Amino acid sequence: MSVLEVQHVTGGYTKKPVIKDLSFTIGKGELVGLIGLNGAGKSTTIKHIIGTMLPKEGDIRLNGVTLKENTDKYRTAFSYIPETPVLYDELTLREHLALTAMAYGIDEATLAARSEQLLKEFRMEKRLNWFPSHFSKGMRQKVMIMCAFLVNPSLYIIDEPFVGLDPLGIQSLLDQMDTKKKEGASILMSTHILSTAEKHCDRIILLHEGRVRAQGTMADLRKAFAMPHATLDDLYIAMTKERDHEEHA
Ligand SMILES: Nc1ncnc2c1ncn2[C@@H]1O[C@H](COP(=O)(O)OP(=O)(O)OP(=O)(O)O)[C@@H](O)[C@H]1O
Repeated sequence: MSVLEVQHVTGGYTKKPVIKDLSFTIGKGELVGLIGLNGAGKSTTIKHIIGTMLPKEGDIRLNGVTLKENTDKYRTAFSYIPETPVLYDELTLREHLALTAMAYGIDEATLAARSEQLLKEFRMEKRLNWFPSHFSKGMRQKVMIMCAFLVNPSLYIIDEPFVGLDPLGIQSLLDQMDTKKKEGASILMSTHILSTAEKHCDRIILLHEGRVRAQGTMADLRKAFAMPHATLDDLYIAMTKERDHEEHA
């Protein structure tokens, strides 16, 4: 059974749909990249999956249930790392981790063990008592990343994680993702850093004006575009030209 099933989902902010008849799945232990131009609908897709927007048509199942069928099961099955960090100004890093643990029912001993490992990995051990106002942009992002990885969910949803992190931070994040994947977790990641997506994703979903233009492994995508030696950058540019061509036709 797939961990995440998005079936014929249409949705948007007004009557005019932004995502149209989206269907894709993510299996256990898979890292799937959500790729598309600015405004293609990546963040809107993610908002539907995390439940801040509800589909106008279709449904989304996480571990077999929709948000409506079993809100608690659905909500605790994923953790989400937003593109822009959302932190509590009045809570320290330590308190952010503790609050996350509380929300997901993680006991003290597990919290302590996982925090220690994550703080070391992201080189934040000395900042446990700091408040967000003293953090740099990358550090704020690391707080969100650590909170997400603390939870050990079935699915990680990560919106454009690489912008703003230094190269060591990026490597730590990729290492964490790899470890979690090996433990059986699934990951949906949106990014514009195509070389990283090509290198690390098991499958790619190419979004084009709110629709899935193509999806699959790099081999599948090369086949779909009839470009046997293409990189993901090449395929992406081909998709853009396709659109320009259609617009001028
Ligand atoms: N809050 C909103 N209200 C109305 N329309 C919105 C809102 N947020 C996004 N949109 C519209 O929905 C469409 C898809 O936007 P979305 O943010 O999902 O794109 P994206 O693929 O994540 O883009 P980017 O790469 O720039 O982050 C765009 O046309 C955008 O104008």
